[in-house]
Order: sequence, then structure tokens, then C-alpha cells
Amino acid sequence: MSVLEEIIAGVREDLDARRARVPDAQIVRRAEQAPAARDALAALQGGRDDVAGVRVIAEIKRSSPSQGELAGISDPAALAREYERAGASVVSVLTESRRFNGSLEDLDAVRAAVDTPLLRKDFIVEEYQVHEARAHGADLILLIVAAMDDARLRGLLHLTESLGMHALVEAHTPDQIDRAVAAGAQIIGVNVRNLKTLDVDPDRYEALAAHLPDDVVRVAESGVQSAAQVRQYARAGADAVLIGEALVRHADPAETLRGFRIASRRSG
Ligand SMILES: O=P(O)(O)OC[C@@H](O)[C@@H](O)c1c[nH]c2ccccc12
Repeated sequence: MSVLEEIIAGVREDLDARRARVPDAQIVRRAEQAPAARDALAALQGGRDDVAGVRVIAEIKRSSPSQGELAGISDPAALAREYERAGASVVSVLTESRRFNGSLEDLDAVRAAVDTPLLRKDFIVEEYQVHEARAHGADLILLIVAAMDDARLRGLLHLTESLGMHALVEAHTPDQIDRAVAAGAQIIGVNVRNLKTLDVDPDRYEALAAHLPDDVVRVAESGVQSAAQVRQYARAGADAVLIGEALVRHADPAETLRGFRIASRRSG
């Protein structure tokens, strides 16, 4: 089994347990009754600008399968407020518990704390999780092309949009980008980390950028360790950059985020 398959097996077990507590009909109702979703697509569109630099999706992540524990993050709401003040366009909240030590409670706490659009970062493979994301205040969800077939990708994307949310559709190869486009993705993330092996190759964004159509929002995901890397992604045409580890590991995540954005200004 690849790392991705192992993670998804655990995610499905945890999902079954939640589903036994909150049945399908109830989660559908909660999603319908939630306040309207914020427009994450609009928040990410437009690429870097002269003054503020590239758009950033700032991630709240305690642990990862490749690094183990990254940061304690006892107060995810406080970290989200810092990200918001530092100009994050979207805040990403890991909700997977086994490998990333996140939860839907984290998403609830962050939702109550900020107005910025929120990404539910998880391994979403069932419709239930899409309703659940909306019920807990998400505006954007992650759909990983490598985790599903085309019919499921289309179905989950359609459901996401019918609930007023958008999907960040994650690809790692030219073939996966083609599948994302064919499914109707409006926001495509190139993850430079291979989820089957966890290897990271930041040059991969630039190598695949030419394969991304002009009319989608382009997101470079993973592997940012420095301002220079953010600049490289922005110069290769990324509208937004998704950053986790480098922010949460830093003593002052907000200052780090501001520095990264300034370094990626068009004039820089
Ligand atoms: O911490 P990094 O290297 O800045 O990476 C952030 C983000 O891209 C990464 O957390 C991620 C990208 N795709 C995922 C899918 C599932 C879990 C996590 C991820």
C-alpha cells in the first residue's frame, strides 16, 4: 500500500465512526442550514500584484506523515487570526487526525475566529465529507485526483459547487492535471510532494506549469522553505502558494508570511 492508500484507509474508518453518530440526513441538513460559503475562488484569483505579492493559502498543521510533529498549535483560532492579519487569502485547516493531528473541532474554532475563506484540508473521498465540510464552515475543500477515479472526481466536484463551495483539485502529474481539467476544476493545485512516496521536488511546479490552462487558478503546493521559493513559484505563474510547515515551525508565523509575500511582489 502507498502512503496515500494507508492514510485513506484510516480516514474511512474514522468517517464510519462519525457517520454512526451523525447520520447522513442530519449532516445534509446541517450543511444546508450553515451560513452561506465565502467566495474562495475570488479570493485566489489574479496572481501576484505589485504591492502585496502572491496570494497565500496559510495552513494550520500540527504534524505530517513525513516530518512527524511540526508544532503544538494549542490555539488554532489565534494562529488563524494572525494569518488573517498578515494577509492570507485563505486559511487551510488540516482535519485529518491520525497523521496530521487535526480535527473538525479545529475547523469550528477557526471558523468562529476569522472571516477569511477556509479550506478543509483532508482526504475527501465520500459525499458525506463534503456535506460535513460545509456544515463546519468550510468554503473550499481539497480533492486529490490521485485518490479517486474520474466519475467520483466529477461527482464530488459537482456536489461541492452545488453547496456554494469551491474545490482545490490537487494534481501531481500532467495526466492528473488533464483529469482535473476534464472534470471541470476551476482551481488546480500542483502538489510538489508525491503523496505515494512523500518525496518533495519544488522544481516540479515550474516543470508542470506550462501544462495548466490559462483560465484556472493555479496553486503551487508544498515545499516552501524560504522567500526565494515563494518567488520562484510566483515567477512560474502561480496565482497562489500553499504554505504549511515553514509558517507553523516559525516563532513568528505572521511575520514570516508577510516576508514571503513581500519577496514575491511583481517588482521584486
Ligand atoms: O508543509 P508544506 O510543505 O508547506 O506543505 C503544505 C501543503 O501543501 C501540504 O500540507 C499538502 C498538500 N497536499 C496535501 C494533501 C493532504 C495533506 C497535506 C497536503
